[in-house]
Amino acid sequence: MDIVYIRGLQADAVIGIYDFERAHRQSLVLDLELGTDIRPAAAGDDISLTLNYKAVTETVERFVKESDFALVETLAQRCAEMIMSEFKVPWLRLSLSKPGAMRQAQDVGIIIERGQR
Ligand SMILES: Nc1nc2c(c(=O)[nH]1)N=C([C@H](O)[C@@H](O)CO)CN2
Repeated sequence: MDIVYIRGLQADAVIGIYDFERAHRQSLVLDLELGTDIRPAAAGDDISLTLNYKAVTETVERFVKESDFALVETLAQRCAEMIMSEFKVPWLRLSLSKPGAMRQAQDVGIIIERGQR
């Protein structure tokens, strides 16, 4: 399986388990690895035959910005479901970071893998 990837996708959202977190938007960063077969696109040199990372990036950015959840787990799971269904992706790995969440740590977050390779 080949992979189309998107690294360091930044978007802000209302997210958090505490009341003070829900009063403002927080920065989130996503890394995505999306399973695909790049051979048809490479053979035809044709964008319509591959996973268009511009389309995925813009769709995910919009989805995250419009989201409002308590947990990063919920946002990660909903993002994964949306990407797999809208872009017909059979397998993905998604990392969701909340860099400002813990003063003691550079970064915290979650990594999930869904579907079949
Ligand atoms: N596994 C998780 N742990 C925590 C989360 C979360 O979403 N998943 N969230 C928080 C707070 O919202 C945090 O960002 C600030 O304390 C704590 N732990």
